[in-house]
Amino acid sequence: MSDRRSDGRPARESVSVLELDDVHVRHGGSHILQGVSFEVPATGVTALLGRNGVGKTTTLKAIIGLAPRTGRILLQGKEIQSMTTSRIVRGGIGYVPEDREVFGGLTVDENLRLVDPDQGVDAPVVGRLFPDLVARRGQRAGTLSGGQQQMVSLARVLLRENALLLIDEPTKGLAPKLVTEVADVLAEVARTTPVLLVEQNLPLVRRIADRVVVLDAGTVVHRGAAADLVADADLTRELLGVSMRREGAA
Ligand SMILES: Nc1ncnc2c1ncn2[C@@H]1O[C@H](COP(=O)(O)OP(=O)(O)OP(=O)(O)O)[C@@H](O)[C@H]1O
Repeated sequence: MSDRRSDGRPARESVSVLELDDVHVRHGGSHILQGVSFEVPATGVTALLGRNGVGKTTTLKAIIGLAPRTGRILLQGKEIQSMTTSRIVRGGIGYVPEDREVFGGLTVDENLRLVDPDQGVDAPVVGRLFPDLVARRGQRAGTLSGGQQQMVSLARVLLRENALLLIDEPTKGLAPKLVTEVADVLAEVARTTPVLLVEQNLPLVRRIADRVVVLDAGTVVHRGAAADLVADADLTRELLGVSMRREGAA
């Protein structure tokens, strides 16, 4: 494992909002997370990277209580590994799952009012970050594009005060223009709320992530500055099996 920063200092640059200590997840006979330990600093974007199937989504699910886990998970210094998902959410973690989970039969506004009955689409944060959703307030969410559904899913978690956001592959399957729009929103959100982001798009990681944690086969194999990893073609190929030159723009 390596902690690379261009200035040679360790990658822990601020107080952590989240800490995982020797977290294991087993599903049936499969040992999926095999002692995952890392910290998420209280500012900016931490990208959780790795090849397909290494346990990135499972790590987010373990944090939010949707996968059976052992080990210690601390949110702002408080142990949460035994809490239910609803308590963890109330405790300040917002989760945007990979499949977005919008209610297709409900309008945009109705989807948001499930979280904030008083304001829904009229909440200031929605007007500021998602003007397109305000314009589409009466449209059924099931008829929105993938990018617009991603915005609904993001807007929904932002209606609460969050100490930390977990966001799973928000740009998966989106056209390049929408990838850029989602990246812009994430960059804006991360100015006020730390984000743990699972993302395969390396140009996007380079643009908005401050640091990376790389998983392989259920363990952490690299931690460090995002810029250092993305600038190192050999390391990205070794850890992620991709070359930056083949990736699309964010
Ligand atoms: N509920 C489950 N039961 C059994 N195996 C599971 C379950 N959930 C995930 N797995 C397995 O755990 C491994 C890790 O899955 P996970 O979705 O966390 O990987 P990932 O790194 O997010 O992959 P991807 O990039 O493809 O989304 C995979 O082999 C997957 O098949």
